[in-house]
Amino acid sequence: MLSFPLTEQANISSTCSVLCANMDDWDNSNDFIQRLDFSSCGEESEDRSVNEEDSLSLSPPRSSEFQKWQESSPLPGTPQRKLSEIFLSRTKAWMSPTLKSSPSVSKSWSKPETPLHITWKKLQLCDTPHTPKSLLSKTAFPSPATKGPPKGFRHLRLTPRADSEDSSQASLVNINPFTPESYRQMLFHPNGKRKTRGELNDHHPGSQIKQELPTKRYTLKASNMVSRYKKEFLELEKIGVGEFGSVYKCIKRLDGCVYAIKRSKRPLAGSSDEQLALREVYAHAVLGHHPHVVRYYSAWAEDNHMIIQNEHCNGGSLQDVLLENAKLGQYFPERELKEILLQVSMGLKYIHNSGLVHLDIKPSNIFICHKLAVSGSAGQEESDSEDEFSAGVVYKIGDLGHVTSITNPQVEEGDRRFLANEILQEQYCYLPKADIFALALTVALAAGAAALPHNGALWHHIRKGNVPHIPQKLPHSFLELLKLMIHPDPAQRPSATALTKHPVLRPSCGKAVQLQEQLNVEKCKTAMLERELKAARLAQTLMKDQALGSAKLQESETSSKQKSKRLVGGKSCRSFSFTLGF
Ligand SMILES: Nc1ncnc2c1ncn2[C@@H]1O[C@H](COP(=O)(O)OP(=O)(O)OP(=O)(O)O)[C@@H](O)[C@H]1O
Ligand SMILES: [Mg+2]
Repeated sequence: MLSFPLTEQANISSTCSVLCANMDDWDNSNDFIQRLDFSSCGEESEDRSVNEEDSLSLSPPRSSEFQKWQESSPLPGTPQRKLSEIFLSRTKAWMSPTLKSSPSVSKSWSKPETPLHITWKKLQLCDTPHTPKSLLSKTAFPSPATKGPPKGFRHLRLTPRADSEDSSQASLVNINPFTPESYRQMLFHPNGKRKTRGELNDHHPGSQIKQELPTKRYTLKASNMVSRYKKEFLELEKIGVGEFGSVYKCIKRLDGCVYAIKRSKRPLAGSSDEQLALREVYAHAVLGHHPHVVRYYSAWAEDNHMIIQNEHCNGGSLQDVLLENAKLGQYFPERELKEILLQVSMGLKYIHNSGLVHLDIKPSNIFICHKLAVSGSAGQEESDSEDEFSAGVVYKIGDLGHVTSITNPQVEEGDRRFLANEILQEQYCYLPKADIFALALTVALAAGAAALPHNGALWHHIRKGNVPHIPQKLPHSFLELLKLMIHPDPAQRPSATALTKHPVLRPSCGKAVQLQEQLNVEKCKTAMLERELKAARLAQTLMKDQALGSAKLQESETSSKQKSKRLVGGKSCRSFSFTLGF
């Protein structure tokens, strides 16, 4: 789905307008610098002659300079929000056929009079045939040859199809190892019903995919197409280089928003890096959206390189800020340190609760977003609902290349400087606590601690539970918390959930927790007293009953004695009366 991140919007609104140009104006804009090239999907030769002026191609601007591209915008002053609205209204209808997998999709193809066609009848987006998403959807959609759009229906294709594309490619779908099995079964079942183990051998497309996976996996090598990156994005600048790849700040030509695009440095097909790259994509795709995890938009293979399109964090990484701080001899103050710890804990809580661990928490993998002031009530609503952080800075966990499953771990050790000892010892029973360990050291660095060792005596000293020296005065409780987070016994370290409620980080929450605890103690006491009271009452009743019982017993004994006496005498009585009777 298209989305419009609020970040960076102010400075790109004019750029955005190039792409958000009112579609009614398109026919008249012959000198529109962003020329789009129409071609149909599957029926090119016949349709090409019909409307030559409809031809649109997302080729790069004539000038590669962003400035010129910006100047050429036909709607330079359009506010971003308005543009988003125009875009949303215009994209809603035509996005759905490519994204929905319901049977209604095929129905909509065969009804040219539906709002889909009225809204944007000239334009139909075709995704690249090589993205995992589109490959997946191909399996769920009828083939264009049988139930495709009517003739003359035009498609905007952002990436040309590979010539070699054939029906067999439709079954090339990766299985995401981080998806729950139950979900996978539902996904591959045409009716959305779960399948039993035996049923998985049925002959429907889903089971075929499942069976063919080991041999027909979608790999990076499978892609050799014209650069989608160049076609779809305008590169603004290189913003970072890491172990795995280079990261570029780009504008997506279609939606006019800024993204961070990460491209692997080395060719990946067949290498161990390929698995790492895929792991990052799998993790992102499964995690979805959380305010404290860098948002993922798309990924694809290009020229044997993995390309990942992520949310652009306008404050760069925490490492970038630490380097700046080091130059200036500054460090984060206590309040900000707590904010980092709290927000990253929230992201970790989300990751851990999803059954995953990050395993590479460190300053260069924590990203910063400065919230831009957005005028109008809609913006206010969003900032209220997202979180309660006052400073307008949001910290997000990124770089999911080392993510693994908690229950079925395939551990690829992260940076040794942040590595917990138990991971080095290959003890994986407390994996989430390794993230907590790394987070404590990350905060220590932000607090001004010197660079961490890769190995040696100091490395071991830290793993014995000693926080590296911090050159600023921090409250004892805070230092104690950091110490607990690097406890040699991982079981002793607090969980991410516990951190999000910790009184040091959330004093108000701490007060509530304290009161709750007091209440629980009192409740316990009351329950105990109630139990004792019940027992006492029971004992009392029993005693009473006993006393009553013995009294009755005595009474009955006495009466029975008397009776027996009377019975003896009775006879005589009776005989007496009997005698009297005669
Ligand atoms: N989403 C983003 N927003 C802004 N800047 C980013 C983003 N992603 C990456 N960067 C920049 O690019 C740098 C490298 O990114 P990233 O961590 O993803 O690459 P990497 O190759 O995995 O690096 P490493 O292995 O060293 O962690 C970051 O330190 C940061 O400066
Ligand atoms: Mg990184």
